[in-house]
Amino acid sequence: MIISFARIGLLGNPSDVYYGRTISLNIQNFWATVRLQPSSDLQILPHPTHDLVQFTSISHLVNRLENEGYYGGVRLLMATCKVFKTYCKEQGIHLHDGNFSLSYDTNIPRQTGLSGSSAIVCATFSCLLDFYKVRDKIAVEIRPQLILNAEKELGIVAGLQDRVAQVYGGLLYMDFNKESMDKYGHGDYTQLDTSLLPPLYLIYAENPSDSGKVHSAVRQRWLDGDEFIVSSMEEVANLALEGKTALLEKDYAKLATLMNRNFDLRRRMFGDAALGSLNIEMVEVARRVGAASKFTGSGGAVVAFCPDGPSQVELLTDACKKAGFSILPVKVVPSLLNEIDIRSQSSKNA
Ligand SMILES: Nc1ncnc2c1ncn2[C@@H]1O[C@H](COP(=O)(O)OP(=O)(O)O)[C@@H](O)[C@H]1O
Ligand SMILES: O=C(O)[C@H]1O[C@H](OP(=O)(O)O)[C@H](O)[C@@H](O)[C@@H]1O
Ligand SMILES: [Mg+2]
Repeated sequence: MIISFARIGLLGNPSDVYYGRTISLNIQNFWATVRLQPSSDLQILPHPTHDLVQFTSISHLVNRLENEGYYGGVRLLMATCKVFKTYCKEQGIHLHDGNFSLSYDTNIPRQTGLSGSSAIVCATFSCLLDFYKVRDKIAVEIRPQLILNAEKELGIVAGLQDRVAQVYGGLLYMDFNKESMDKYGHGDYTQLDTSLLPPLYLIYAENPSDSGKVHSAVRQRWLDGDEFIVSSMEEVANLALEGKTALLEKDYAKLATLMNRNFDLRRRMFGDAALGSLNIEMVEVARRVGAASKFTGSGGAVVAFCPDGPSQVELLTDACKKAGFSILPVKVVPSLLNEIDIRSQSSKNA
């Protein structure tokens, strides 16, 4: 069984979708698991609740579709297999003839910008690497793009930061500059010491939103060369660059300013209707007690930092409880790379 953890976009998201930069961390608070078992036929097993096809009534069915949409994880598992096989074929990587069954589980709050989707894909991808014994043949820096391709295959607009955090683990600075992306097919990824982080808090609510839908209008405007979106996205990318220095210098007042600016820019670009009032309220609850706050992903969860320390954390906890939001101290995942993964890196990054 392979485990893949949720992630928090700390600074710079969503500029990863636009040749920008981000700082992201992989967190132990939530995870998805995928189990691969050798079998005679290739089977993708639906999850008993996430891929529900049996309902108590038609109202139950409608309610479920309204809250969580039509899709569960099965399509993610299938798309991962397709992308994996296609890539191996293109690269001349031999795969043995054995079959397998795949099943998954997840406790990552669904569609809350904690990267529940790519956790499922990432864990599936890792299962396939091990089943076919090709971990040494697919370089670690290429994997996030293949994991992203599985979601692209499904028409989900998404970026690389989730997958990089989930493949590497720990705290990462990522630079998705166009030159590197075009030349190598991946960005420049640097693991940072997780002890540079101050205590962070995760605020979330049961309020699924489809990251693909949230992103599509802004993505189209960016593709059309909309000056406001292009320049705002560059500004968002610069927050990660400044944030890297702030973290290295442990300048947490600066970190707080950058986090707040990140959300303010997102709000201007996406607009309140696309972000959703509950999501905006989560950010504002934190700000009302003086905490810095921003979305972890495209919406549904917020990362908060209390520059004034424990007394402010208490205020934040009370405010969240009153507002009906869950709050947790963030636990960072250490680096996930093993010896084979490290050796698989190309000389550019090694
Ligand atoms: N918890 C989950 N269980 C099953 N499938 C999920 C789950 N979360 C996401 N998915 C699948 O991934 C797709 C994209 O989800 P997305 O909006 O990116 O969520 P997230 O913010 O968690 O990554 C969904 O439409 C669904 O098919
Ligand atoms: O908008 C964002 O910050 C991120 O949105 C997606 O992540 P999700 O967890 O699905 O909300 C996307 O995949 C990321 O690349 C974006 O940075
Ligand atoms: Mg997602």
